[in-house]
Amino acid sequence: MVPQADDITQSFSFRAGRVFGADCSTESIYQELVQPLLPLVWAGGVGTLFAYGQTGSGKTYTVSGLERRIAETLGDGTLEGPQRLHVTIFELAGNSAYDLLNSRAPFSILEDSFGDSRLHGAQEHQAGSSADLLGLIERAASFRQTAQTEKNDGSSRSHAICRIRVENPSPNARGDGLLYLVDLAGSEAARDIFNHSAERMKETREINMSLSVLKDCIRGIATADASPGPGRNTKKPYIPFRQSMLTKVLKHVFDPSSGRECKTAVLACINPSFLDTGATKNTLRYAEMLRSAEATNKPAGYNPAHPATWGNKELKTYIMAKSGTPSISPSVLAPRESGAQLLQLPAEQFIARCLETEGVTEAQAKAFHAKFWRLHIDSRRGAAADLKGDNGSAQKCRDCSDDVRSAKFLTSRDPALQEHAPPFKERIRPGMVVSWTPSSAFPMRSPTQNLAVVLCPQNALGDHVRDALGVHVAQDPLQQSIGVAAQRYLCAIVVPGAMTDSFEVSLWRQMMVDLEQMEREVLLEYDPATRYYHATV
Ligand SMILES: Nc1ncnc2c1ncn2[C@@H]1O[C@H](COP(=O)(O)OP(=O)(O)OP(=O)(O)O)[C@@H](O)[C@H]1O
Repeated sequence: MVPQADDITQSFSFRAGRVFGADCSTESIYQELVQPLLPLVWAGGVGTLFAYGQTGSGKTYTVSGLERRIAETLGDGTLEGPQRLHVTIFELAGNSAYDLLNSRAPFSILEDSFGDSRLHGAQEHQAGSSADLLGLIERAASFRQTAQTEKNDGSSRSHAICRIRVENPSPNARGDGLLYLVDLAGSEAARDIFNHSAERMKETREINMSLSVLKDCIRGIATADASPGPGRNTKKPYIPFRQSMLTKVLKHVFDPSSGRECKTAVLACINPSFLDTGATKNTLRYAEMLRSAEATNKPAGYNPAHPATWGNKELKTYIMAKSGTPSISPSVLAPRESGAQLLQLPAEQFIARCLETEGVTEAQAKAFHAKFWRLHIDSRRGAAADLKGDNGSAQKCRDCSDDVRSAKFLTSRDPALQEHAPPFKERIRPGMVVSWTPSSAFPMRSPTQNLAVVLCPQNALGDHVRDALGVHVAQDPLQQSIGVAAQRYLCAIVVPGAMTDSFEVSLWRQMMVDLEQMEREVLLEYDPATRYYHATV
């Protein structure tokens, strides 16, 4: 096969940040492209290097050399500080992820509440020195799958990703730095896969598919970058990073709302061969798009509505003001932590720290934990809406009017409640949430706390109403005979949700609850992001 006449008779120009010719060493690529990422990662940012290009163009050769050089720098003590390194190396093939440091064990990739990708089930190894890092890189390389292609005898048939997490235990640190080194599988032209087996064809299709989503994302950020500034009625481009495993892992590169400082270096590899002119043009076109998009996110500055941007001072002020009565001691709950660091603290430790303040109950500690997290989730949701731009707001309006989203309707608190209101038993109303004591025979009884939402008084029920156990509840001979109305209420049971300290209203699980059985009003707040209710402090 020969290239199209157009490809070889025309000349094309592409802009690149830097061109490395055949006589350039890996060391010079390291110095110019990769070394500048390291101080950022060391300080808590996200650095990414990915090598992109057709099969056989030298991606694995170059990335492996760079990985070795990075291992030397990160582990040799040149960068000062108490930072600790943790390494995960994995491979993405089709829609599966395999741990190259754990005998290719499969694992899943999930997105956490910070919008970061979590490698759920992949092993992370601590590396105390350059030698440790190099050992891990060599070990992973031996597990990588290769096959012969038309252009490369040892072609990588998957995307390989080395992720180095730089943990910074110092007070008030920005969070952990992340360095992603990505060696993408090479694309193959249709004419080169003619002799492939059915299995190899499928593999090539999957590689091409994920590379095509990557291209869509590159196109998306290039368009976003070129679009006019805020205030103009422009449609924000759609960046489909959830469409492939690869772009999910590289989400931070494409998602300006991530709020983390990110820098990306892209190495576009080409075969300087006349037969590969078409593939070369394609690679350079995308490299140019990425260059114009300048894939760099600035760190999110302090925002009172975004706990992940708070320093220790702002966090302490929030704890003091919003943790209920008595106030949880800020210096015990967050002696040095930033907002991002406290959000990363496991729930049990958060609650245990709260309980160190005298007079704080477990219920208060749990409710404050839920409140702090809800604020964080709401801030993430806001950022996502900003990213969607006008599209997002239109969607928001369609889904839910502003009135419905208004905070006053997200809580079970009576909006008309006065300061000196009568005891709750004198103001039972539909929608009130109560804690109650079911009889020991009640099959849905919870061993901890039983909650129910009041629906209506018994005397408002029709003749044929039955409760969740099938018992006919509309007529109560006892109440009718003593003439007591509205001493029993039809209620919907509140059940625990899947998240810690969250609840769901099981609207169709209805029970009659006696006023006598009701203990106190409990205020619940609805969180549209998780679709759960949480107890209010
Ligand atoms: N700069 C270089 N100097 C010497 N040899 C090189 C260089 N770059 C690549 N090679 C050699 O070219 C061959 C193909 O390189 P490599 O496997 O890195 O390509 P690739 O782009 O990763 O391919 P694929 O996408 O198929 O995995 C290898 O044998 C490699 O050793």
